[in-house]
Amino acid sequence: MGAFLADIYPWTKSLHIVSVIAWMAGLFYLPRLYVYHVEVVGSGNATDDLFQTMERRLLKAIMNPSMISTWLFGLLLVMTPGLVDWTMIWPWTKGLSVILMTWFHMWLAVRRKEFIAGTNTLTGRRYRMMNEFPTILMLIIVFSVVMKF
Ligand code: HEM
Repeated sequence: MGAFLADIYPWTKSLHIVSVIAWMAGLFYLPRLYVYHVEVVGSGNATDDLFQTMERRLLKAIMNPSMISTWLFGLLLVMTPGLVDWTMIWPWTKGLSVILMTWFHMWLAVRRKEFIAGTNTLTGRRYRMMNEFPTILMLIIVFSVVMKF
């Protein structure tokens, strides 16, 4: 198993990075949609329906599959011999950050349910602030995995 994972390492890493790009695109864009949804669109009109459709498709067609494939290929990389040294700091900073990134994904999914029910209480400013969260995590993750401190 170890030898096989080492053989396919370039494939696993390429697919991991492609998945990460798709996931991050959604994690940056969905809160922006929420900002416009709150500040410009409101609820109970035709544009509200249009935004709900865009938000549903972004989450279900792009973000959920790409989160799953990021985790899948990431865990295959963890199992590949010689890549992760658990006595170093970087696997722990990266691990904590990807768990928080996954929490943020779930948080966005719950907010979407509130838009559907018309019960959203968060302001556009709050969504703008939450938009910074994946940026900070992305910086920690990339520096962890590339600098390997
Ligand atoms: C979701 C769970 C994740 C797991 C289990 C995971 C695990 C890993 C592992 C073990 C490596 C191999 C490191 C090496 O080749 O030495 C790797 C590479 C990489 N990961 Fe992740 N990762 C995850 C999510 C992410 C996320 C969310 C990002 C970006 C925001 C990311 C960005 C990268 C990059 C850019 C590389 C290539 C680094 C290099 O080759 O120097 N990963 N990942």
